[in-house]
Amino acid sequence: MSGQRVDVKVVMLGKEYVGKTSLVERYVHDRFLVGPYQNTIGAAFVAKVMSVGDRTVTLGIWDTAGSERYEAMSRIYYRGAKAAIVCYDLTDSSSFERAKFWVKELRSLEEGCQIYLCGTKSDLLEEDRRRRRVDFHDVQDYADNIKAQLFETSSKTGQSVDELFQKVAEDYVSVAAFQVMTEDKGVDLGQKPNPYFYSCCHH
Ligand SMILES: Nc1nc2c(ncn2[C@@H]2O[C@H](COP(=O)(O)OP(=O)(O)OP(=O)(O)O)[C@@H](O)[C@H]2O)c(=O)[nH]1
Repeated sequence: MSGQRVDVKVVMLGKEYVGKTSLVERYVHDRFLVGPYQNTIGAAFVAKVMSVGDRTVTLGIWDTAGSERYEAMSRIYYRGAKAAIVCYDLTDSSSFERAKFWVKELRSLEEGCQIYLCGTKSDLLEEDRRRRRVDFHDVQDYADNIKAQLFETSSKTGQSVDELFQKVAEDYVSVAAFQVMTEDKGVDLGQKPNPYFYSCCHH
């Protein structure tokens, strides 16, 4: 990894035990680790090279520790992030409250960071619908309000995990293309399709 250029800094945020590390494991190594839960200490970094059309994009993913003990540290890791995957566990309503806490912080302190809401462990709902504690439509309304995108994933089955990270990379590529366009042709930023495009120009 040394010397590798990272195009997009991505930070994983969310309450402990929601499954941030498992999402990264599924995406980067296509595996789901079973065995005793091991909480992340501090943060972990991994890079993944991927394709968007004919472009190669390197995602640099920071997997933060969800425990409130490490809250101050997580703040260090989201600085300058272009994308934040804010996770909550679909079977735990308190984890969604914690997700909202991170969204609030990002919106006030990291304007240029695009937010992706991720409801995790969807396989548990396949087994028993009654386990759902966070309503899809409520979160969709919330996501629309904060101009975030919403995914429901399972790291166990792999459901929607690739799609989530692919979308992060695709959005980066379209923002970069928009930046080139505005720099080359002097496009009026007042016509920007999305405020994220504007704020990203400052990174
Ligand atoms: N059934 C199911 N279990 C999951 C899924 N994702 C994670 N888990 C389980 O949930 C527990 C916590 O997962 P982690 O990925 O370690 O959670 P984390 O958010 O990284 O936790 P911290 O490091 O403490 O912040 C583990 O026991 C995982 O096996 C999933 O998609 N489905």
